[in-house]
Amino acid sequence: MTDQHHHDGVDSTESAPSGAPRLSRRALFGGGIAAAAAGAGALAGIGGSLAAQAAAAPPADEAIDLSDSHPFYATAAKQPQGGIQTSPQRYCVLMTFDMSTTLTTQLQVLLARWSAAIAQLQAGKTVGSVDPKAGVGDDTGEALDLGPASLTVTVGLGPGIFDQRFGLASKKPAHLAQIPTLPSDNLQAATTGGDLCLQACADDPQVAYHAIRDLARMARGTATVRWTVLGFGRASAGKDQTTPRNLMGFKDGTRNIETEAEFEKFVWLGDDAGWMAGGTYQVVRKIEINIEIWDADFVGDQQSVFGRTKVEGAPLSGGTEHTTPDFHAKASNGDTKIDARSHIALAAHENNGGVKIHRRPYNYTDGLNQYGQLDAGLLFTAFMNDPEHFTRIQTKLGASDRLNEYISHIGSAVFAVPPAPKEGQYIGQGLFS
Ligand SMILES: C=CC1=C(C)c2cc3[nH]c(cc4nc(cc5[nH]c(cc1n2)c(C)c5CCC(=O)O)C(CCC(=O)O)=C4C)c(C)c3C=C
Ligand SMILES: [Fe+2]
Repeated sequence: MTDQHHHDGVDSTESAPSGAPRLSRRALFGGGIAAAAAGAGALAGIGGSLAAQAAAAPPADEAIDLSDSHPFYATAAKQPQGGIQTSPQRYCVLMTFDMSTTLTTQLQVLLARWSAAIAQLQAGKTVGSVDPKAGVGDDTGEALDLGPASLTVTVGLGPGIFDQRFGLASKKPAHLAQIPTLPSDNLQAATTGGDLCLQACADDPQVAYHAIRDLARMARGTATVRWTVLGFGRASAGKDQTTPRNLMGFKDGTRNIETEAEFEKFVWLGDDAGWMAGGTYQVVRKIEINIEIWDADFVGDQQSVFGRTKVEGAPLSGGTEHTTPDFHAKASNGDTKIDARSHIALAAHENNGGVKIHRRPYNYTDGLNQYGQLDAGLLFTAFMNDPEHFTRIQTKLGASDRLNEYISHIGSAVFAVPPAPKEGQYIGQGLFS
């Protein structure tokens, strides 16, 4: 953020395109009624409307069909679970759990029961009956009339599953380890860690919530809830999706892993991973965004923080949204057109030894914080074949990213995500054989 945003009221040195005096945000939104009235009057004089940027019609790929469903069971060995390469649905509920038992068989039974239940839920069915004669319902019922809504539930196993408690240390996935404390971390115990993770994504928020609620009920006596986040508005794009925007107003997901070849190279685990072949690792970060402070910054400065334009999403080195950024291109003053401390310059694979991760984040809001400010941010989730790739990128971002002035990493967790089971089997079954 620069000190540019300290201007007051009408800025007499700049003109709107029509030649009328240009009004700063403070005059319109923060400078009192008189200034705002003067602003409104001036704008009325130049066209009578505050709507400078036309709202585009939603892209065709935004049309959703709530009767769509994703199969849960694999039809071949080493097939990944849903919710990773799956085109991001509109909503996501993520919940992590701590094991409350040391009985390995109970872990096994929970994974088996979850698998059978997720297969039902993804098909748009209930988990067991909702029957007045049967007493307490197996299913909680709130998704009875809603359809599958493209639900996927992705199950992850945290490092704790492989500690001394369950006798599974010899089966520990090679790269599964707690993420070390990284620069700028502000992690809170209440939003960090977990032995198990469920990520439910769907095009209807109630379908995603219902899945997590039913599955959490099934865990009672075996695992307790550790933390949860409700995500909305996907902040990444799948193969045929238009790039969406995050809460900072920027297109997010432009340069994400997309092709099969990239998934093979950077996401899926190969045969050498044994029972995890076809699986991957998931890193989750809960990242708070100081939205009010961000909103007070000049758009030009916001652009240089990310290294991209706000409306088009083009790299500041030129071109359009999908033009490859040129991190060496210089402006006439000799500075690189993309700031070396911008988010994309620090995160790009060109500047991180070639590593890429598959990002699949969602926006979240927790209402208001204790100061009455918007409590919101990014539920950052990413999939990769080695969590060290995340650590490598975040070590640089945490140390130098200009975005750090506006964000704070308050939660963190890492999970091994086994491949999808074949029908009749369950997630993580290879662990117990
Ligand atoms: C450690 C990994 C990353 C974290 C944490 C992260 C947080 C974060 N990102 C945005 C918004 C954007 N990120 C963009 C690009 C981008 N981000 C990462 C990694 C992390 N981001 C990567 C690898 C990249 C791609 C860089 C490149 O190759 O150019 C963008 C630009 C558009 C895009 O390509 O997706 C935006 C916007 C926020 C708001 C955020 C935390 C709150
Ligand atoms: Fe990013």
